[in-house]
Amino acid sequence: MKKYDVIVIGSGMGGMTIANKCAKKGLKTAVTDSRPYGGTCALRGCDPKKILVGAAEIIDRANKMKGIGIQGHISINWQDLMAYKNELVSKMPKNVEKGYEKSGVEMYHGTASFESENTVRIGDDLLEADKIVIATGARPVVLDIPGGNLPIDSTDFLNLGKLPEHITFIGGGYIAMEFAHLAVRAGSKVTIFHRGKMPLESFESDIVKHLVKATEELGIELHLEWDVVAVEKKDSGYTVKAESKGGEKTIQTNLVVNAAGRVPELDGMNLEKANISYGKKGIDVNEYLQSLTNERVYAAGDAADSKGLNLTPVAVMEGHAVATNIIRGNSKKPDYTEMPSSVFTLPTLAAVGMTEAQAKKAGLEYQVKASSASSWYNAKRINESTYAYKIISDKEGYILGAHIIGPHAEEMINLFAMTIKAKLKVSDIRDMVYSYPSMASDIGSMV
Ligand SMILES: Cc1cc2nc3c(=O)[nH]c(=O)nc-3n(C[C@H](O)[C@H](O)[C@H](O)COP(=O)(O)OP(=O)(O)OC[C@H]3O[C@@H](n4cnc5c(N)ncnc54)[C@H](O)[C@@H]3O)c2cc1C
Ligand SMILES: NC(=O)c1ccc[n+]([C@@H]2O[C@H](COP(=O)([O-])OP(=O)(O)OC[C@H]3O[C@@H](n4cnc5c(N)ncnc54)[C@H](O)[C@@H]3O)[C@@H](O)[C@H]2O)c1
Repeated sequence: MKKYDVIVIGSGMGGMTIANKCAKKGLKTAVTDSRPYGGTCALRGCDPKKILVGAAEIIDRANKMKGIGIQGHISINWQDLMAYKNELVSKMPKNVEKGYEKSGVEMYHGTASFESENTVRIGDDLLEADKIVIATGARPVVLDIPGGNLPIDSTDFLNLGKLPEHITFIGGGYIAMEFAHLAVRAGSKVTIFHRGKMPLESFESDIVKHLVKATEELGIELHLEWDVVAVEKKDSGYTVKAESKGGEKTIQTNLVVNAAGRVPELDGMNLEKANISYGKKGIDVNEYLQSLTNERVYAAGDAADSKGLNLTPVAVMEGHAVATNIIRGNSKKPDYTEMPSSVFTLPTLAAVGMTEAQAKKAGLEYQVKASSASSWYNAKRINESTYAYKIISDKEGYILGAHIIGPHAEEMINLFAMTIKAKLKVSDIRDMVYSYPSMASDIGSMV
């Protein structure tokens, strides 16, 4: 039996932060991962996706300027783009290992499961620790429908050697919307079936409306309030059957993608043996991210049922909090006040803070400033027809929520997040001098 101060299960952004921080403080720390080190974001999520989206941006910009200064045809060479993406992504696991080596973290490769409240098995190794961290992230939900095993998942999509002619996405959340916008720019035809009234239901619906319009204008078939109920293999492709209140629909497609949500990856961990309670949203934790039922155990990132969104910067923030609580005792509560989130469609949709519905539900007195900004110079100069905002502030002038769709919304939203964090008022950011011409220079007019 090997003894450690800390064992971290999962080497994504959450786990990595904890393992390195604890080891640097002199704690004897071990880390394990069942897959190569790096986690979802770096190997099969945000980072590889954004490389592909980067290419789609060029197509989008060129298409919008066609006939007004840009001529000729450009297209994505999927194989070359994938090769470039693979080259960048493949460096990650080694870089993570180097980081662990430097910090003095002992590395294991394998699936961890609990043997008791303070012991963990990784293959033939049995490890004991004072503190054990579950940072195992999330995996795609299992589709409980006939043929539910036939669709590929987001990881497979990001490794496709060839983009098929027609792709169907099940679900209308982040993954379906982002990948659909990318696939269309790369030359595929796309259908989305989403069971909700609107895609991206956690976002401000007034802003999502603009994305729905832009999505449909791209030729993406967006079927809302349609539930996929079966998938069948047919010749070289698939048949997808969907149902709505009005009836049923069957389509033929070359590829089906499961974009129906992600759930905490806790399978086979024997959490019961370690007296660790959990639910559908992950490990039950207190405000210090400590297990409610086993005080030796902490959880962070997508695997923890915390107040945090399942996003990379939140996993990192929770990782820092867990590391501090292990090193100094429970003293650090993650601050979830501002969690900016961007959907990397083209145009990008981004949000921070409350939607109007949330402000209303919380009984707050608030005011709203919302408009399309497609006639503003920043949209006109690049011939972008989708640009809109909705800013919600309280009666004292503090921003409760900001919602933007348009060019570089993913950058703009960070300024609003900073405004909330720094407790600046609307009047402060309205009166600021911004560099010009820049997207941020529109902020004064938005608030
Ligand atoms: C396609 C896609 C795109 C995304 N894009 C964005 C984005 O643009 N921006 C953003 O903020 N977020 C994005 N996300 C979400 C983001 O990737 C996650 O929120 C983040 O990676 C969570 O980090 P984590 O450390 O909690 O878990 P992960 O990074 O998932 O790491 C968990 C690790 O634990 C390992 N593991 C699991 N079980 C075991 C076990 N029993 N034993 C050992 N190891 C185990 C896994 O192999 C994995 O490497 C995206 C997600 C996906 C799927
Ligand atoms: N840009 C980003 O930050 C980013 C990008 C990708 C993923 N992510 C993370 O990954 C998570 C998972 O993303 P996702 O897009 O898979 O899930 P999601 O939860 O965002 O959306 C999935 C949607 O699919 C619908 N659905 C489920 N089953 C269906 C069916 N049979 N037919 C029709 N619709 C169905 C659900 O109602 C749900 O609204 C996100 O919640 C987020 O945490 C983040």
